[in-house]
Amino acid sequence: MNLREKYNIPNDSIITIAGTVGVGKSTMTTALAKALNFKTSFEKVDNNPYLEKFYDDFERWSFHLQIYFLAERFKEQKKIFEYGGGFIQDRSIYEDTGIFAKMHYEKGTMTKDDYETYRNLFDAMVMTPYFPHPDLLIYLEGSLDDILKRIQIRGRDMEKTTPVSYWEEMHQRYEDWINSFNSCPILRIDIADYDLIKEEQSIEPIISKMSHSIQQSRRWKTKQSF
Ligand SMILES: Nc1ncnc2c1ncn2[C@@H]1O[C@H](COP(=O)(O)OP(=O)(O)O)[C@@H](O)[C@H]1O
Ligand SMILES: Nc1ncnc2c1ncn2[C@H]1C[C@H](O)[C@@H](COP(=O)(O)O)O1
Repeated sequence: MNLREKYNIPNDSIITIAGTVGVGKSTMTTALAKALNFKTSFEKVDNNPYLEKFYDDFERWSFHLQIYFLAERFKEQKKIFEYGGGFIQDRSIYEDTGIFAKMHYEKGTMTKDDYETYRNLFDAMVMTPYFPHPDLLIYLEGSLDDILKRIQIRGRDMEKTTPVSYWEEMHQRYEDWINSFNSCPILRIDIADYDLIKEEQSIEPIISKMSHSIQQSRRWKTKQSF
């Protein structure tokens, strides 16, 4: 019996992994997809035409980058919808607007007009049938120090040379954001409690917790539909 069957995870589930840059979302996405035999949806970092330019000059490129990510996520969302679920998604669409676009607008590196245009487009896209809420959002959290170390180890130059104050601001915003997030069920996981790199089996207790949250959320959805 595989882990998906053992823990009764519905094979049409949509599970999204959220958390700040470098916390371990891609690593978790890969490990969960392998363990559950699910498909993956990754965000577009390699061959992203705006990302490096953005880190060089936030003001000039923040709007372009948000539009690019939104278009990419919309294509991914459509794919997930057309397959009928069974996906682990690296980063939720909620973070684009709730963290990144908002932060750049509030810090003055995105204009009010650009922010409003982006928000209007985002709202229009989210209202389409391609955006079912995920069954579960797994939120990865950890200390700023551990996350900064991971950013350094991963070694993307554009991130390594970005001032620590940027990551600090983002870390705080993530904490505030998750504390008021209510668009779908959440499972919070502390990165100090597992190590998927050294111990592949540490995925199993995470799947067990996921199972509990997904069963609860499905029961709640069924009740609402009566
Ligand atoms: N459980 C872990 N223990 C130690 N290092 C980790 C763990 N998970 C991820 N990493 C490392 O941290 C860095 C960032 O991980 P990644 O999955 O790319 O983060 P994200 O997708 O959230 O930006 C990578 O170098 C990765 O190998
Ligand atoms: N919506 C976004 N705005 C700005 N930057 C973003 C957005 N989504 C992702 N990013 C950046 C942050 C990182 O440098 C890379 C990839 O993110 P990661 O958390 O490492 O998967 O893209």
